[in-house]
Amino acid sequence: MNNFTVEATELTRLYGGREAVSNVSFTLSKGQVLGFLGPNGAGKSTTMKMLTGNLAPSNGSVKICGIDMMESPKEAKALIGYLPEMRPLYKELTVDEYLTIAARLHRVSSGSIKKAVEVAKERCGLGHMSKRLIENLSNGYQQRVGIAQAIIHNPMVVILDEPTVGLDPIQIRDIRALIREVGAERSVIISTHILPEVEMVCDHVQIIDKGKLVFNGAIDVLKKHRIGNKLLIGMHNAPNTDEMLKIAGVIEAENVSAGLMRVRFADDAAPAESIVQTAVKNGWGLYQIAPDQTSLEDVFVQLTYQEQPVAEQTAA
Ligand SMILES: Nc1ncnc2c1ncn2[C@@H]1O[C@H](COP(=O)(O)OP(=O)(O)OP(=O)(O)O)[C@@H](O)[C@H]1O
Repeated sequence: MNNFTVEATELTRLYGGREAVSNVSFTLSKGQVLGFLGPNGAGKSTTMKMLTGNLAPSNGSVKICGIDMMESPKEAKALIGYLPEMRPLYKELTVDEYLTIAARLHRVSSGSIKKAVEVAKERCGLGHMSKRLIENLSNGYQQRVGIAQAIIHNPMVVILDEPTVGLDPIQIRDIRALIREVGAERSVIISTHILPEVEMVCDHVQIIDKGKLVFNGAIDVLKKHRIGNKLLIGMHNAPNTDEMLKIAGVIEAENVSAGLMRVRFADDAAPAESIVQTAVKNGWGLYQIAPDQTSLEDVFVQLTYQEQPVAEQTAA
């Protein structure tokens, strides 16, 4: 018996003979927040629907806390809270009425419903909105109601499709804090297009492209891709790139703009000190030397451009 909260094994979904999701496998444990990234149409929503038992896979299986979704859907679904891309809100109800129905649907025992509604409202910052009609709430507050219904039964796995879309910066901060809080004791999967969000709230990342996982690993591994091995060097009397290439460890040098050079160094090299010494010795007028971070967007583009899927990667 393992401790996985989610086990997806070789999940595949065909639409009209075309694979929208192809052979996706991964596991999630208690205390993990997984960010699910991918371009439009990559297969994120399709995967989430299979994980939550809302769509049958053409092949493969899903287990939630060891319970097979196909064999025991009721039991497996009871362990999941789900906020789909399109929020399933009954706008003519008040927040309290809606959350009470959500608690019943999630089989919270009748004696515990009141308390469950209070706790979910409290966690989502909805305490002062109890009697408001959902249709009169702002987009951000409606999103909070959507998240409240997903956590009302205190599920082991919370799956949120684009949870911060349409929220203002303060609401985004609050919702991210809530995701981290829930993720500390449960498992959370969020899909998002917002790359920095993944760095802020997730400890694990998956990138899906054309239905295939192209990255599956710890956030540290993604950050490593990001920081890379480049330096940006500003000099008042910049030499030509050949001079820079003479420094041990430097394997590439390019002029970015007047006086600004980008150098790439070998994985096992740390040439910054030699560059500073050489610059001083030769009077290059060094005024800046700093790591050159690849933007997360660039990392994402690089990864989704790869031809072959990458196997599970772990932090070194
Ligand atoms: N019901 C359907 N019938 C046919 N094709 C579908 C259906 N649902 C999704 N697809 C196709 O499957 C692929 C994956 O779609 P999916 O909605 O899972 O992507 P996504 O990553 O969630 O995209 P987005 O970020 O735009 O929501 C797309 O090519 C889409 O057109």
